[in-house]
Order: sequence, then structure tokens, then C-alpha cells
Amino acid sequence: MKLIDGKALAETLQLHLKDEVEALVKKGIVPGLVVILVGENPASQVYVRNKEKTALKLGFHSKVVRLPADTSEADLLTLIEEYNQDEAWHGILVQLPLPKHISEEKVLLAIDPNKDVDGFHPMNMGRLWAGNPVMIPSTPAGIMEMFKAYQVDLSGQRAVVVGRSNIVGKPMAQLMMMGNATVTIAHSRTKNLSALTKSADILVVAIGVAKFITADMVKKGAVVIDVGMNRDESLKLCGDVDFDEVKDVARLITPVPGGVGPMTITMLMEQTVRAAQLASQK
Ligand SMILES: Nc1nc(=O)c2c([nH]1)NC[C@@H]1CN(c3ccc(C(=O)N[C@@H](CCC(=O)O)C(=O)O)cc3)C=[N+]21
Repeated sequence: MKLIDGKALAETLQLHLKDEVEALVKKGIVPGLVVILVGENPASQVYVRNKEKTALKLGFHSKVVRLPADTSEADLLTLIEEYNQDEAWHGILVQLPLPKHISEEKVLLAIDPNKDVDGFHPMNMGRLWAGNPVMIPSTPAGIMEMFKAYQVDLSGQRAVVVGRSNIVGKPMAQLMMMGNATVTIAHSRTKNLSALTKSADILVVAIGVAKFITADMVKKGAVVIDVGMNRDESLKLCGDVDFDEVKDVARLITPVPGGVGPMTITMLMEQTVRAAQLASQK
């Protein structure tokens, strides 16, 4: 078994990004990323802080707008429109999940697709499914970077994605299909799931159940990517894959923490740099 070191890869990619930021700054453009957080979800607080730290480290113009949990949908939409109009901000990210009284669909539709560095706007989702992506959701984008760095050739491979969310499962499946893999999307209602996962040369797991994938569900020599972020019995951070047993079956495997998470943040920064580059070419 070999570890896919997401943390180290993220640091390497960030060195390159820093150079790109410097080149932009010389032209008078500072990439700007605004993150909007509604409410006090503790996990969101951690992620948002990490995003801000990374943005500042790379020399971005960065801001986190923290709004109370009872912020109205109308007020949030107005704020998004203000950032859409403000040229200083190239990327706008509204942290999910949102409080229940706010429509996620309306909020994602309100973000200017050119500033939608998450790639969650229906326009960007559609472009991805049509095979002409502009903004790509950062978690699947980060996983594709891992495949590249570790020379995982997807062509002709059987890939299984466990999880069908708009932010991970679906875009992940499409990106691997674009890499010529044969892709199956499985989910909580899939019958005979372990037979399916065991047939996978490449297994990507994003279902949000701690240590759900056990060694008997994995093919010998498979590449296993763990998108999960859970707490185990002792409140330790753990993934959707039972790492301690699956590591002896897999050829390549990502740890949690230090795997997909740091790559997600890095790709978000990369897309913000690209949004700034695109805006400067207009
Ligand atoms: N609009 C939006 N965009 C997102 O990209 C988005 C979101 N909403 N909502 C929540 C999820 C989750 N997410 C993570 C990012 C980094 C880590 C990360 O850095 N994890 C570290 C550990 C962090 C810790 O210590 O808790 C690691 O895996 O090593 C995790 C999770 C982005 N998300």
C-alpha cells in the first residue's frame, strides 16, 4: 500500500499558485475571494478558517462575511448581488449547508457563474455535464489532481463512486468519465453494494458514514479515495473508509485528515486565480 499524501501535494501545488498570484499582482490584479458563512455550524467554522488562512498565505485579497443564523434569504441574496457587481472580488463562495429557511437553489443561482469558484451554479454544473467545464467543484477537481500526480490512469478502468451529491458524487463521476473510465454511481439504496465496490479498480467514497467501507468491500490493488469527514467513537476525525484495514488491500489510499481535504481547499484557490485571470482578459 502507498499513501496518497494530499497535504504534501496541496503544498506543492500552492507553491505554483503563489507564482501565478505574483504574476497577476504585477499586472495590478489581486485575486479576491469572499466566503459567506451563515450561522454557527462548528465544522463550517473550521473549514472557513482554513480557506481564509490559505487565501492569505497565497497573497489573495480575502474576506469572510459571518452572518447570524437568522439572516433572511432576501438579505443574503442582496449581499451576493453586491459582490457580483464588485470587481475586487473574483470568487464568491457561500458555505454550505445553509440554515433551513434559506433556499440553497436560489442562493446558488444568484451567484455570478463567472465568480462561482465552487462550480455549484446550475450553469457550471451543466457545462461540466456537457463536457465543457469552466468552474469545477473543488473536491472532485482535487481528486483528479491526485490521480495525475500519482499516475493513476483512468482509461478503461472500472470506477465506482459511492454517493450521489451535486457537490461530490455527480461531478466526480463525470470527471472520471471524461478520463475514459467506466463509471457507476452507487448510493444508500444500492442493492448488493459490496459486490459492486469490490469490482472497482478505482473507488471514491463520499457518503458521510464513518468507516463504512471495510476491507472485504475492496478489490485487491484498488485505488481508494476517501472524501468522508466524520468523528469516530473517540471524537477523532475519520473518513468513510476503515483506513486501518483497507490500507492492506488497496494499492493507493488517501488518509483522513491529510488527504482530500487539503486538496479541496487548494483547488478552490486555483479556481479563484483562474477567475481573476479570466476577468482580467475581458
Ligand atoms: N460552498 C461550499 N464549498 C465547499 O467546498 C464546502 C462547503 N461549502 N461546505 C462543506 C464542505 C467540506 N469542505 C472541506 C474543506 C476542507 C477540509 C479540510 O481541510 N480537511 C482537513 C482537516 C480539517 C479539520 O481539522 O477538521 C483534512 O482533511 O486534512 C474539509 C472539508 C468544503 N466544503
